[in-house]
Amino acid sequence: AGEDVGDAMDTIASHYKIALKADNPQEFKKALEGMKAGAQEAQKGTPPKLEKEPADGAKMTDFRHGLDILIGQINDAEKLADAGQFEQAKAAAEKFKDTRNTYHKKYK
Ligand code: HEM
Repeated sequence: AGEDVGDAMDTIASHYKIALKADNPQEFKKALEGMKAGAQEAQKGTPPKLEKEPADGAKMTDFRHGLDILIGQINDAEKLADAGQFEQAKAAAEKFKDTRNTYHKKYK
């Protein structure tokens, strides 16, 4: 029901590509905001693999939690960019892949 997780993932992915290539904090932060919006949209949806799971069951709860982890990592990277630590912010953004890979293994 609700949002299409695949569409939300495409939104996350297109902004992530821009974030990783960004050469200034403004462009980087704008892309992170786009990623965050995509993650919030994804949280409103149900992955095809979980369609038979109860909306508040353990798997759906863990799916949404995984997106909260990603949102937290995005916020941390934004804070680094705000603090003038752009290289560290970019390195932090590379680490989003760990979260992606962990949750894709489970639910993609
Ligand atoms: C940097 C982070 C991430 C990126 C770039 C990313 C990217 C993608 C892409 C490109 C797809 C294929 C979309 C399509 O079917 O058109 C996808 C699918 C999916 N992703 Fe992610 N993802 C990320 C993080 C996550 C996280 C944290 C979760 C769960 C907590 C997640 C759950 C899923 C699921 C369930 C699908 C399958 C959707 C479907 O088949 O409709 N992803 N992701």
